[in-house]
Amino acid sequence: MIKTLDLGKKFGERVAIHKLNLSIGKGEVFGLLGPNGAGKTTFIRMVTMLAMPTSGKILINGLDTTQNEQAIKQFIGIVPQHFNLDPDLTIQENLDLHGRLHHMQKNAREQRSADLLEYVELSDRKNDYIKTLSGGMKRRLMIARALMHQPKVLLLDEPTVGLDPQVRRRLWDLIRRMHHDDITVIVTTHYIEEAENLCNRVAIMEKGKLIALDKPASLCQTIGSYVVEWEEAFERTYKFFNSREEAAAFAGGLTETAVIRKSNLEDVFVELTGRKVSG
Ligand SMILES: Nc1ncnc2c1ncn2[C@@H]1O[C@H](COP(=O)(O)OP(=O)(O)OP(=O)(O)O)[C@@H](O)[C@H]1O
Repeated sequence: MIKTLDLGKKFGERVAIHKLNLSIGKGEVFGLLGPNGAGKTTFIRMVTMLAMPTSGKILINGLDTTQNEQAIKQFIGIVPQHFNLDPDLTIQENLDLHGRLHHMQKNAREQRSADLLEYVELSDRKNDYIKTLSGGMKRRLMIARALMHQPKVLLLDEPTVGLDPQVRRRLWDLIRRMHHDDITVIVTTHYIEEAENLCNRVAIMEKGKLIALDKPASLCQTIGSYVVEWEEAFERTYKFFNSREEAAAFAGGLTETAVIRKSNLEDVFVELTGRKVSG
């Protein structure tokens, strides 16, 4: 569905994306993970044609983004990092406006917005103005708006920043439903737990480069599926093992109290980069 070929983006001398080669399949929920400045937003901006590559290319459904802007716009939807709903319009009017911008007929707009408001559980608020909504409701509405013209690809840039854990989990459920509906979802996030829970595959980026790409569980296997964690001279220490038995045997030999647990994506990140991703 989406392919990047030696994709690069420079801002002056600063390299934001360096020779990125990715292939994202239809219906896949694909996570882009990385610390501030890794290049996640730049990647999303190029896929949505808000920014142009300085080298390489992006193919969406076989079409080059630099040459087929109008056609591609019809089958991508974007939920940007910052709220950009029209505060002077109601929920319903925000959806309707988006439909009109995509040349949808009145009947189709009415039917689609009714279905989507049901989907994101906002039907009972459809005549409310944006300023009366909570952050989580605004985010759900932005997802509904991005889906109005029935895109095949949905890009979500940090969709759950600033939301409380319950709302975050409801949004995850919504994204899982899209996977079920065969929509390709690309989601950028700082929250490793989010990527681990949601994504079929995860790309870890750092300073514009891809440093790992696989299913979350497979990434964990590469460092060892079990970890022994203990404190030594005020420092948390970690050692990875392929089986619980090996981990338990090692922990048994320690004088300090140790925890044995399954490894997670955060461990992968720290092992690969020697640095933590902040939440
Ligand atoms: N318009 C711009 N002009 C100059 N440099 C830019 C511009 N946009 C991004 N950059 C640089 O490109 C690099 C990647 O930035 P980008 O915003 O894509 O990272 P990110 O992974 O989305 O970070 P964050 O998690 O903070 O949103 C950074 O070094 C950033 O300073």
